[in-house]
Amino acid sequence: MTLSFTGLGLSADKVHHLEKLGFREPTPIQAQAVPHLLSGRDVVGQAQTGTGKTAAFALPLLEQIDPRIPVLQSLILTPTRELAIQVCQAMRDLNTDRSLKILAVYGGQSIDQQMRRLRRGSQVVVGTPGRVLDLINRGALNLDQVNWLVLDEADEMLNMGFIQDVETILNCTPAERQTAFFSATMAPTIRELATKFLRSPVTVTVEAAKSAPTRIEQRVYVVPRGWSKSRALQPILEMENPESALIFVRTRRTAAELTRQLQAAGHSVDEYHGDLTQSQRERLILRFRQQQVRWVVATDIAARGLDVDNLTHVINYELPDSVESYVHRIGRTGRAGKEGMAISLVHPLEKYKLRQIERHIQQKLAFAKIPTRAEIAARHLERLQAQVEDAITSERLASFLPIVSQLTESYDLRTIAAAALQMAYDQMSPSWQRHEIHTEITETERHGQRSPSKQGRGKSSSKQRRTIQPSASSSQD
Ligand SMILES: Nc1ncnc2c1ncn2[C@@H]1O[C@H](COP(=O)(O)OP(=O)(O)OP(=O)(O)O)[C@@H](O)[C@H]1O
Ligand SMILES: [Mg+2]
Repeated sequence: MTLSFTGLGLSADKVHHLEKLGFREPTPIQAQAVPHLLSGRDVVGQAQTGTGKTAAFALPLLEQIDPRIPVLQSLILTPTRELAIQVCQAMRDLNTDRSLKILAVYGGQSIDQQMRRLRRGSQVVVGTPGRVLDLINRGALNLDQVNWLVLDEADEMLNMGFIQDVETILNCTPAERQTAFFSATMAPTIRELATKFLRSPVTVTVEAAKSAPTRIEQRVYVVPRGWSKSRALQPILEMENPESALIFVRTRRTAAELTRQLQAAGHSVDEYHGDLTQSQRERLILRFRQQQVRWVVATDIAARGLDVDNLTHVINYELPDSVESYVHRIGRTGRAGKEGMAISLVHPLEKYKLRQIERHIQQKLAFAKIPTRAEIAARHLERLQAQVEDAITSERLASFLPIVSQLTESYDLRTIAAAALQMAYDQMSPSWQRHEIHTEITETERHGQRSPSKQGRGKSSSKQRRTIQPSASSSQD
């Protein structure tokens, strides 16, 4: 396998630019797919989430486009709007030719504005199928000269609902175009579609073992019988204290409800789903990327492709409908060689779904116990101690010494230190303090056994299950 970008056939210019972006060597999917794409072959590329599939198709594509010709030469289709924006941005970052125009087109944004921009002559368009079709029908997008077509998240794009739009779009492009499908998951049915849309494609599959599957620690918490998931989530969040987390739910309503509960408990969290306006969606993703909001409660519209730097945790508050979706959801963390934690909350009756997931990912999932109050308190103290040790070596410490001197006139040093720690401790866990009673877990509850203090637990458990709605269709365009 080639281990340098130069060896893959990319120009020296591009390689230098990649180094500046921190791309020192190609990832396995890039090493394997780029040479085929540069040689003009159609490619079906499958590699784990977060392993650089975007650059695997973007780099050879950018290398081959002629920036001097002001007509559309390349079209990339993505299943969601945010992914169109993200892939467009990634391509702009990878691009070295200023005269090349790369444009994202997607629903929820003014079509007139997109038409005006298209008139200025974009050579690369990244878009969602609905909006692309709309623009074709309005005569604003002409695909006659498209010689590069990529389906990112190909299996999702070819799912029911998308397939017809995608076929119509493909029929508007020249038959001799070069086509590539990329995704972390490729259901067997994709082969049939590849036969239909691609010309003798090369299949590039990066084996799981080669792309570090252990980057993501997967953990399952079984919600004790009679407990609601939100009650079980609270101690887990307190224990984990995620830097940044995507919490997946199945419906927009649950997203809104859970967000409200977590906000009420004092957490920095917001909701993300198809009921928001496009500008609300974009603003939230931006705030999340800039770490202005720590946690996002999202439906599956955030499951695919989204690349948020340093996302430490993915939490499946509710399991997804499909095993593929599980793979994509947890793949929002542990990207570009980093580590991540994926947590799933399940009711005892959902355990069969876990077995399906385990079979699919060929891995056993580890079960963990919901942390007790004592364990959470111990974790808080550990964090506090680490923070104190950091503060001792910080420069700002000196400005507090006069206060200490004053206080020592009346109290001894140990008392002053303990009081300061108590104040810091109280500040660090305001939500936990307030929700102390709810997070209290007895040993009996932990093992899901009957507790006389809980009323009608059997009933409330089935009630909880009934409130889980069938997956709301996500609005894509
Ligand atoms: N060769 C490389 N060296 C360093 N970082 C890279 C390299 N290639 C890609 N990356 C970075 O890795 C991250 C993940 O890349 P990308 O989003 O393309 O993953 P993906 O395989 O498409 O994942 P998903 O299946 O979730 O869509 C990005 O932030 C990207 O900038
Ligand atoms: Mg991707």
